[in-house]
Amino acid sequence: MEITAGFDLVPKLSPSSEDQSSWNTFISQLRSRYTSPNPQNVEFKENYILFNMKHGVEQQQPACMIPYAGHKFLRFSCSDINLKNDGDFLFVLYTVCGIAKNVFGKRVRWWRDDLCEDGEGFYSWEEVWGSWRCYDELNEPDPPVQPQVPPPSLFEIQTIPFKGRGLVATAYIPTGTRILTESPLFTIPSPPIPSLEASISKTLKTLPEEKQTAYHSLHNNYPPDSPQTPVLSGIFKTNALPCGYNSTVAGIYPTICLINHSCIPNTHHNWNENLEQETIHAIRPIKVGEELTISYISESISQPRRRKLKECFGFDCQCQLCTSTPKQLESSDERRRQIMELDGSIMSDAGSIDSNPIDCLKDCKRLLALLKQEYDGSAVNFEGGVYYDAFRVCIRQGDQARAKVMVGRAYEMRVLCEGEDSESSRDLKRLRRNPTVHKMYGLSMGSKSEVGDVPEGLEREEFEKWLWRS
Ligand SMILES: C[S@@+](CC[C@H](N)C(=O)[O-])C[C@H]1O[C@@H](n2cnc3c(N)ncnc32)[C@H](O)[C@@H]1O
Repeated sequence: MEITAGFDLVPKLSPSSEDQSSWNTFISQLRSRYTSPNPQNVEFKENYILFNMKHGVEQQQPACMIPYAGHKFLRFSCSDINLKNDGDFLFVLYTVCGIAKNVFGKRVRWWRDDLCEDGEGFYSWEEVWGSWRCYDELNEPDPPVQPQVPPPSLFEIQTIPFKGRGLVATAYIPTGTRILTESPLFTIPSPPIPSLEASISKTLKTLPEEKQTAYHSLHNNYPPDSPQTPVLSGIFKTNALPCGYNSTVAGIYPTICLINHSCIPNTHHNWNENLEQETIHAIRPIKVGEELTISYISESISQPRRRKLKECFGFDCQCQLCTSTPKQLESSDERRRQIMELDGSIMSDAGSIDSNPIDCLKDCKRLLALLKQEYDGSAVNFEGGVYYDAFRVCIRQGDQARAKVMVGRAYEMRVLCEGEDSESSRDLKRLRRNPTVHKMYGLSMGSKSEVGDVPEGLEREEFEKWLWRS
């Protein structure tokens, strides 16, 4: 059996002197490891180190190179490794990867194409070939380090009636725009630990003064003399956002924590593991002067939702939905009741998707229609999840054609909410490339089709009929 394996560096290095200095450490450790005697036949060329193993077949270039300019590097890999005969190549890959891990820690992502979990690495081969090509620009000086000019801001801080400060759009923001990325001032385990106050105090002392000031400038929704919730804990509880879905760690951000809640938000917040930053994306077009909002809680009907916001966050929600007329609120509650019911039935169907795939797909279609009505076009996050459920129904049946379309839509929606560089966008992209790598592929083969069976040239309506047919 022949495999391709290697490692990617995520995120890639910038041309900054700090990043290049870490890269120089890596290069000098490689030099010490691979100077003569040199059993692996490693050559130190003018601009890169060449490991004479195998050659990248597709682009006719040696794949196993490490450039001296760190910002050019995306991947070190070797293709067509015969597991029986090419043990030496694999050993070199492991060794170089181990040295890289010493310097760059979890930025280094090891992968093997025969193992589904880590698939074919983080970057696409097009991106990687592009990076390899620029190793050959031998005597070209490195690009000058650009001063960090922040892009023009898409928002400003304003006072919002009944909500304190908030962020307001200063330009038209199209759907999918990455409005903001921000590193946490600090992170702390969540739910809060008993010694929260002491723990925050200790953490703050390790931070530079401007970060401490930024923390103290955040809103505290608890009375400042509250014995149960002293000031530092009050600020934390008012502002902390979990670092990822179901994460036990929460972060505090100087700007993102100024974004108010809405039960129909126009942006999506996400912890991007690769950037180690929180991102904010527009999930519908946002007009100049509109407030940017996120959702602090998972969706539900008005009464429990408002109770939860009051109990957990201490405020009476003044969002567009909560301040709408009783009639509008009632209609919204009715739709949300149906949404939760359908969602629950699809989820509980997970074990029996196989026994009732037709009903499951019908539920998905109905759920998409309800989400459109309720969220006024800003439900891409939920819709993406529904398309992913529909994908699982199809791929379980061996129906690759419909599965590919479903996962393609799930991917596009995830990119709108999180960008291409989020972990789940990458996972979905991999599934879109080859739906059969999903662990549920073909568990029943009740509706087998090939990827090439996706019909071409159909009008939108006809295509949807094909996609959702029973
Ligand atoms: C994370 S802070 C948001 C920024 C805050 N408005 C400020 O002035 O710094 C959360 C606090 O903002 C206010 N807030 C956020 N969303 C709100 C909403 N939908 N209705 C009323 N108040 C809200 C509440 O006081 C809440 O405790």
